[in-house]
Amino acid sequence: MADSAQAQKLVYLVTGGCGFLGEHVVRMLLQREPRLGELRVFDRHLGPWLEELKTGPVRVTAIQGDVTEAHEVAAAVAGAHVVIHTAGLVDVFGRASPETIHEVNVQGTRNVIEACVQTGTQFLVYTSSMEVVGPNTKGHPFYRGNEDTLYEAVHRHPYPCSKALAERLVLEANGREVHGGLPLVTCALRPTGIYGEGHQIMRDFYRQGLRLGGWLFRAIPASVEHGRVYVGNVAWMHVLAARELERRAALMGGQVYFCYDGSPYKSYEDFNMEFLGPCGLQLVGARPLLPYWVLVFLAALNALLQWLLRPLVLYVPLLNPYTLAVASTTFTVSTDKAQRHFGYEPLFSWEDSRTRTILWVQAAGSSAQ
Ligand SMILES: NC(=O)C1=CN([C@@H]2O[C@H](COP(=O)(O)OP(=O)(O)OC[C@H]3O[C@@H](n4cnc5c(N)ncnc54)[C@H](O)[C@@H]3O)[C@@H](O)[C@H]2O)C=CC1
Ligand SMILES: C[C@H](CCCC(C)(C)O)[C@H]1CC[C@H]2[C@@H]3[C@H](O)CC4=CC(=O)CC[C@]4(C)[C@H]3CC[C@]12C
Repeated sequence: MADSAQAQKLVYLVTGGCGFLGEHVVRMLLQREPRLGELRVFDRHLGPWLEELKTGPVRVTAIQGDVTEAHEVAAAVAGAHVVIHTAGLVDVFGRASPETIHEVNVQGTRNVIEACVQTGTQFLVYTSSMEVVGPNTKGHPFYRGNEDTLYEAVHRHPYPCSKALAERLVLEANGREVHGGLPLVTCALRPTGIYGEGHQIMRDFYRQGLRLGGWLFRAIPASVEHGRVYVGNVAWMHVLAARELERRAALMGGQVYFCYDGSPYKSYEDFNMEFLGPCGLQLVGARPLLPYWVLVFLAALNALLQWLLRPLVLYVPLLNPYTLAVASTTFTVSTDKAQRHFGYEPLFSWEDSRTRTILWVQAAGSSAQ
């Protein structure tokens, strides 16, 4: 990636490239990265949509693999200039065991770092999460915070614990010498709750609302603000960070950036209604219909049932003590660090993000996908 080789075409690897965010990163790279020569898409489950991308001018290589298998990761990374590591096990519902979450999110990330070091790949962008910071177990609000805001980040749940450990590995790896003698340059991007085309929880809420005759029932007070960011802007931020890591290595190396855009600050449910409302659903109640202690009780009951039923059946309700804590604790970011460090501006306005999401919810809700 030297200046003398302006015309050099670059090889990018996207791990988790067939996931919700990963697919947007892959498509964004193809649309917006002029130096892209080859795009490797690494995922445990490859999407059929990749086939259509193979007919374009950029070579797209689909690699079915597991980030927990060091040799598979090393083979995929070899010869890549840049790695965008978004693969992860996103599970706050108790589907997977804590050990599996740790294995994929922490050991998987370790494997990616080691592969970069062994094969000489110099640039690594990691998809971290707001969950690395909070909400913490004490339910402290994080109100319009930025990357420097002091906050007591204390976690017990396996998902935020694993993301925090993995992020630390990535940041500590910055500056390590890779094969060939150059330094590894890393950074971590921390999205808040991502929404947009492909957001399965949004689709599930829509279908649930349709089943209930068009009604959803407020569970969380409207005053609790929850940070949200549009998937297209998160993808754009990854592409831009990956592009600028070389030129601004000294500034960006070892840094974390919250992902942000112009999406409004609202409660989780009121925000969802920005899309579900135009699709015909209504949120019942200006205040939560059930007192908070009832929700706490139901969440605990769900956790108990999940544990009791585990030998027989996997019971995975949306409501559990952790999701209730996240949904009912204010967590919003207000920062311009990505703009200052690498010139990030959201690619999609709030109006565009909203329209695109509504169109997707309408299509996804009525189809059987
Ligand atoms: N969805 C959200 O609101 C947020 C997500 N994130 C992070 O963004 C990243 C992407 O998340 P989503 O797209 O929402 O999740 P997703 O589940 O849609 O995508 C994750 C992808 O990783 C792949 N994957 C999982 N385990 C793998 C393994 N062992 N080897 C190879 N590939 C594997 C999956 O097959 C999937 O395609 C994750 O690292 C997550 O922690 C961060 C903040 C918010
Ligand atoms: C499922 C929750 C909403 C249901 C609450 C109920 C049952 C009371 O109506 C979701 C509320 C907040 C979500 C999380 C948040 O957006 C932050 C996240 C970041 C990540 O890195 C992964 C996903 C998630 C943990 C996200 C998961 C769903 C919620 C808990």
